[in-house]
Amino acid sequence: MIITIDGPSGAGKGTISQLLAERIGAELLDSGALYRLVALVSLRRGIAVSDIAELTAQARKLDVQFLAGGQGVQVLLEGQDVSRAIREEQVGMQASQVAAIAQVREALLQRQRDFAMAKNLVADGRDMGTTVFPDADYKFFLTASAEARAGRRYQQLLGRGESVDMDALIRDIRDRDERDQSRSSSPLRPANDAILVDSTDMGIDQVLQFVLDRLDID
Ligand SMILES: Nc1ncnc2c1ncn2[C@@H]1O[C@H](COP(=O)(O)OP(=O)(O)OP(=O)(O)O)[C@@H](O)[C@H]1O
Ligand SMILES: Nc1ccn([C@@H]2O[C@H](COP(=O)(O)O)[C@@H](O)[C@H]2O)c(=O)n1
Repeated sequence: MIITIDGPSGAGKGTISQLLAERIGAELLDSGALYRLVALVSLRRGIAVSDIAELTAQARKLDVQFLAGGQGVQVLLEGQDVSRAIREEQVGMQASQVAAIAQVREALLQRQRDFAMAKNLVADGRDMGTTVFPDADYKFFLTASAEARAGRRYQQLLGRGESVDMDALIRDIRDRDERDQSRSSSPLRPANDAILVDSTDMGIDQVLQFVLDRLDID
């Protein structure tokens, strides 16, 4: 069984996907982490976003491991733990630029589809239901207002002890939405057969229950 959860930044996809995967005993694909890894490599090695050939080569040969553990999934790049580094705001912004390159998306496609070897899979991203797993059993499109999403991100960053500026967060979220929705290759949009969930006024437990209620499982 494949369940896809797509939607814009900060909508709660990662949180719901992880809880759902734990609840139903499924593997988790955090596809955003792959784009973040390519972004991290590009920032660390000084590869410009305009250098499509080099970024595509890096995406193709990414040496990544996802290790499931008690505190979520640990992400290793060439054996080094980069779980925190890839979550930085700067890396997220770079990821949304890298993700607009069709060749980079193509280079990461099979790697994502390989996750379907698992008996059950929850796949979190922007194009899981439209491009990567168009035949998924269940598709959800999770969204919330930009203000609600920025507010959640604000709390998340404060919790990590990072300094935050709410206006800058709203701007970043809108920029990222715009870039994700307007790119020509696999733009962010709900699949025709996706179930829409607007979580602006819903708590995490409510969203999880909404999703669980729509699955035909014991
Ligand atoms: N329904 C909700 N109500 C309140 N807070 C939420 C809700 N869903 C998620 N959050 C919180 O919002 C923050 C962002 O959630 P999360 O990282 O899951 O979003 P995301 O859609 O995966 O974002 P991104 O695509 O940028 O990785 C987290 O701190 C999470 O705990
Ligand atoms: N399937 C996907 C997943 C992610 N992206 C892009 O990567 C950026 C980072 O993703 P997060 O979910 O970890 O925030 C995101 O802003 C997207 O631009 C994508 O294009 N497709």
